[in-house]
Amino acid sequence: MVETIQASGVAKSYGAVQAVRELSCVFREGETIALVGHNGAGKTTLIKLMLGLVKPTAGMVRVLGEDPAAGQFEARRRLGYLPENVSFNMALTGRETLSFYARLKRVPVETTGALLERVGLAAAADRRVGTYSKGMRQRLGLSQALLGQPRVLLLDEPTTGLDPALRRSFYDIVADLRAGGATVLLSSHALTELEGRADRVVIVDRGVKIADGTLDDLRRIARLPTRIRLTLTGEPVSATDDWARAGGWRRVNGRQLEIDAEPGEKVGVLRRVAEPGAPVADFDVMPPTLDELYAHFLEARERNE
Ligand SMILES: Nc1ncnc2c1ncn2[C@@H]1O[C@H](COP(=O)(O)OP(=O)(O)OP(=O)(O)O)[C@@H](O)[C@H]1O
Repeated sequence: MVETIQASGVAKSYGAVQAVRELSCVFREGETIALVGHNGAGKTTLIKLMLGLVKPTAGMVRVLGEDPAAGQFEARRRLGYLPENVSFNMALTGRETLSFYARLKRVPVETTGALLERVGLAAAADRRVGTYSKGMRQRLGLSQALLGQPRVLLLDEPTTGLDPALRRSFYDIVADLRAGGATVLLSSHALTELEGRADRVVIVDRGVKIADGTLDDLRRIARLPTRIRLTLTGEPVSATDDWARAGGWRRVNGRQLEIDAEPGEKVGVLRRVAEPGAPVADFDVMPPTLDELYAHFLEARERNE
């Protein structure tokens, strides 16, 4: 797969604050990457380095083969950016706003109608942005980022302010972009919704990349236990007590038991669950969530400091 973004030992300091430290990564066509980290971890700074809005203090960044901080950054036209806080001229309509950005980006203004349709703003296109809800403004921001069929999309907290239905339609758009070969970098705090939607997760903490991989990679590295939850057959609690105790299960309620199985124990636990005579009506296997992995990697870094 073609590499679209390369960062090598990139650093950015604001005075004494080291916002990004010696960070290296390579992103490719068709990849959707979640960039996660606490407030102030350096996510926005990293995005700004990729946009050429700030210059690295050390190291290098290449986007679509070019240096974004160089004066002539032609690749900018193939780059879409949704800032964390979108602000528009409230007196313009949605259509006028998008046409303005289209001219700035030298994209045919005729393409804006289809984009407004795509983000669900066609009916409100001729209303002033001042009358838009937060979610509508966010969608207008997204349509602006989608101008000119970008090869790389940098989206800073894109789903903030969107209700669950709009979030879903946002991720449908992201899936289309990925299918079309775009690289999509999403910075977000909404870890739960990123599961199954991002191909890869990059965790940053105080400017340092502390984890980078698919969710499965991170699970393998973290070796966190998998939670297995059983629903018991309708027998009296006392009848299942011995079985539960022998297997190390804890009781969640009268009908359910739970265990945190280490990676090496999982298969053995499930074998016992499936044994003839086991008082089990149903079971759920819950691998560590991105939330749990995130906490794990941050704690591991704290411990090693
Ligand atoms: N223009 C600036 N001048 C001085 N310090 C800055 C500037 N921009 C960012 N910083 C500092 O750099 C660090 C990283 O900030 P950044 O905005 O990149 O974090 P973030 O991960 O995007 O945070 P959030 O999740 O809150 O948006 C913070 O300590 C921040 O205060």
